[in-house]
Amino acid sequence: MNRWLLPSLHFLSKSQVPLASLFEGFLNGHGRSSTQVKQIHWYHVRMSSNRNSFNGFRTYCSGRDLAAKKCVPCNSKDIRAMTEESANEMMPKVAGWNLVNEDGTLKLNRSWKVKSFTKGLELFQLVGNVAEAEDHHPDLHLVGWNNVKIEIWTHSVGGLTENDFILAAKINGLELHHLLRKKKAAT
Ligand SMILES: C[C@H](O)[C@H](O)[C@H]1CNC2=NC(N)=NC(=O)C2=N1
Repeated sequence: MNRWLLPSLHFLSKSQVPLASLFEGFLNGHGRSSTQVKQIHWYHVRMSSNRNSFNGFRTYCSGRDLAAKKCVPCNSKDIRAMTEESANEMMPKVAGWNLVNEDGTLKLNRSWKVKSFTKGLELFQLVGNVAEAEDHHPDLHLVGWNNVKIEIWTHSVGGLTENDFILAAKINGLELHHLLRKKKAAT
């Protein structure tokens, strides 16, 4: 997200508008009118996950921005588990993932039904490549031959850190459709 564009947007109305889609539409040229963008409240823009703000104007960090980030070493001395409130604030950036509290340990998880056992292993390989590149690893489950579940948390702190959300966002960016069973049409 090019935050230098933001000061050129002068505005405010009293209405609250969904932000990320408008900004993304405007900034990546998908034809949103400048009027729509002018309805954006400066103070409704959420803190980006790198906690930068510009002129009091904060940039919204989408899942795509998160996926572009790099995990930090989990044995770094200043890495801390985040609160459940902070984790909930991050959830909109990792569509499809669930936030769970397992005996006091916060985790992210997501499940898929794959076409076959071998397609499940292929999915694990794609995810594993990302995990190795980030040196941040999920727990992989393949049960009943075609039910995949991935759990992510930072073991070194016994909870969730930004690393977990970065990994989840990167997994969301993988092309997995060819491995997944088609969802049954709602009857
Ligand atoms: C040094 C390196 O950061 C650690 O070994 C990494 C490896 N992958 C990891 N993955 C996860 N999920 N949690 C960790 O604490 C962790 N530690």
